[in-house]
Amino acid sequence: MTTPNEHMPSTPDDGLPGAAELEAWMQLTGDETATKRLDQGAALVQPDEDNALTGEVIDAPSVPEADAAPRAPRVVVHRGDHEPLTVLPQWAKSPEVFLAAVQRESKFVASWVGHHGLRLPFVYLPKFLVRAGVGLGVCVRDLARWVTDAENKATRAALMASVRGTAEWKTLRKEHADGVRARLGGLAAAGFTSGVAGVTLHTYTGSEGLTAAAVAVGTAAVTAFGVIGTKRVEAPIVEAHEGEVPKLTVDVVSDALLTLGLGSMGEVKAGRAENKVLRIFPTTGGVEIHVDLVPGATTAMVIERKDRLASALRRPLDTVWPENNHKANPGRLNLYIADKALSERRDVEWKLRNKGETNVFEPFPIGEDQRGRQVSVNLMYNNVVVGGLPGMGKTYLLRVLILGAMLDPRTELHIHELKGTGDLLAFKPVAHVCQSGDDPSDFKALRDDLRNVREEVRRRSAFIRSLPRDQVPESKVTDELANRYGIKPLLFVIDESQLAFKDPTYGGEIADLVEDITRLGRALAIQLILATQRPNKDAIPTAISALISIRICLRVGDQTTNDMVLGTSMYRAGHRATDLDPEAKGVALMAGEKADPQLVRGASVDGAASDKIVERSRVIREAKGLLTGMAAGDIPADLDHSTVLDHLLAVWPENDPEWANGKIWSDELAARLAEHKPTLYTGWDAAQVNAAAKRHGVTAKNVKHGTGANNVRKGLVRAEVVKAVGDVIALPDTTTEED
Ligand SMILES: Nc1ncnc2c1ncn2[C@@H]1O[C@H](COP(=O)(O)OP(=O)(O)OP(=O)(O)O)[C@@H](O)[C@H]1O
Repeated sequence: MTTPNEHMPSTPDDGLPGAAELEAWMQLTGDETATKRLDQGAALVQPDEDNALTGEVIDAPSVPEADAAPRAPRVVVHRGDHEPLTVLPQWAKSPEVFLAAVQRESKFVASWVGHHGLRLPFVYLPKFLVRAGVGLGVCVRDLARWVTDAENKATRAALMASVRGTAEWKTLRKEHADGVRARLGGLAAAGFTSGVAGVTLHTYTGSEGLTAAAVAVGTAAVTAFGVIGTKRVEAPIVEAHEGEVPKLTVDVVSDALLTLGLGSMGEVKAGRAENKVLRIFPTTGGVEIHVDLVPGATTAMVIERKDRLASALRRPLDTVWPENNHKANPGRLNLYIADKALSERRDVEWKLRNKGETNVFEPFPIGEDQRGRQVSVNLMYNNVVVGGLPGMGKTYLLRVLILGAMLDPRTELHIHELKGTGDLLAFKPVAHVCQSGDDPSDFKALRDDLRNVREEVRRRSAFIRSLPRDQVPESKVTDELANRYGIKPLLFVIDESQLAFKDPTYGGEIADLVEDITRLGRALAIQLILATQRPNKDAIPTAISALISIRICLRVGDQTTNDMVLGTSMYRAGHRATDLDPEAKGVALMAGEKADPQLVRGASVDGAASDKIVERSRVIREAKGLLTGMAAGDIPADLDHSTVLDHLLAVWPENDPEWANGKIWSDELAARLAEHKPTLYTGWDAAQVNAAAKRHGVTAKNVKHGTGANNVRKGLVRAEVVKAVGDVIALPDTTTEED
């Protein structure tokens, strides 16, 4: 026969605490509720009479979760095989973190001392003295009430009324008068004693001693009256500073997490479950907090309620960053509180701005996250969508993505910017195709280019199929295969893709081609980036959207758009590009690179900087013979009919007043061309102009201009250029389609 309560005190192997252990635990922690819980537990496992009689072994009824007694902590097992304990704190290992923490604290202390030091004599002290006056008044009033026994006035009056005209009335009256006299006597005695003490002090220490004592007593009295007065006035003397935030202590963090209503509130209120703050420590640009959330709560729940957490911590939304710790458990919260909001920080410098190449088969940096950690992206085998409201930094982000891919000299760039502002024309010197515009001819050019790339997809997949299986085990173009067989990684960019897909003439075919390329090109080193201001169904058709793996969302206006770019239910899960600060340009959420969406502050590369990087890449590509398409001067007839001759005529009026006879030195022409089309001609000299003209049958001549020693130089004759242009136009159109 088994009676569970008999075994309660000593069940060493059941994994639950015995009564003795619980008792000891209770004493250790002072947790009185443990006894109650022990009793409740015992009551719950009282033997059932009937069962006891039949001698059946019965399971103890399960204790309701809310009433379960806490387990006494026995042995804490460390998952040493997974994550070793840190020996030194981060600030001790990183001078950067240490200095930042010291700087942060000293800056705060200095500003605090300055702020309050200035206000102490001019604001706080006068306020305190006024309150001391209030305190004095309160004390005098209370003293008078004490002396006259005002507290009991009503009772006394009632009593005396009831005995009016009797001897008792006289006795009561006398008692009251005696009491008042005695209290007045006490006061007089206290005054007298003070006087005697003053005289004594004066006798022994002279007037200086008396003055010092009077000052000390006066100060103490003013302080005491001030404190009393302050208690009567609700407004604090030191007004809270608007920028002040509560210091991140264990209590502040626990209280803030409590407001999120995680886990069972019953358990939390009863003190049986808590958000356990494990560590609070300074880190780069802020403070890091590790928390084990209440049992059953997950970090995802905190991310979802990020706005409430920021409110509870009294901090701007974009300084509060809850994250998962995948190495620990879903309830381990890594909370980063940044010192500065994203919009207040310096621009992010691009690591590859001044030097370096990339390998497009590996990740390359595009910016930083909220903690200043580098954020990289791996374009290979991925397609990308970039979406966001106008003016939030889409072009900048797109530019960095293209620049990163471009710095692998093998990458063939096909860039179609359909807004027509020429934002991406800077890539022309290195791009196979680079065009800007929203005319029907631009959409046709896009369609034609997509057709070519679709053809390339077919060619590559046939080639891959023809290779022995052991060379392409994953049926993919790898870095090694690309090098061995000269297969170029290809990046196809469509900026303002919504315009292409909704074009009545070409939109349908463009969508089909993009879908094919997105689906099949990925493994064949053909990547696609779509960028749009309004990422709805028109901007990116659903069939294409489903094939996109990297999703970058700058600030957007609503939940639907947020989920269109980042993926279904991202908004509900707390990944909200709607909450990004409109002042923080180039800040986006990026899904697809890591398990959770991450924040990225795109590197700031403006037009001028990007021109220099493009130039760097062009030099490398030229040296390696990797310039193709437009960059090599092979401008497809269907994309751009103009040649260097057209450009020459554009900068060379028929009757140039400074240059008679229709002849100009080539170095003058080089300067004019660079001004007219900087992306194509910046840095050109006379020899390059002559060589380019020669390809079209125009040979440089000796041209005399002005007087002096060096007045004869190589130059061109306008009439020859005009004739050659006529010849070029007469060439047959290579376009096969009539659209
Ligand atoms: N990563 C960044 N760092 C610093 N400033 C940036 C960044 N990205 C954008 N900006 C600033 O924001 C401005 C607008 O950026 P951008 O031109 O990329 O916006 P956009 O989204 O492309 O706008 P639109 O769609 O109207 O062309 C830039 O001129 C620049 O001043």
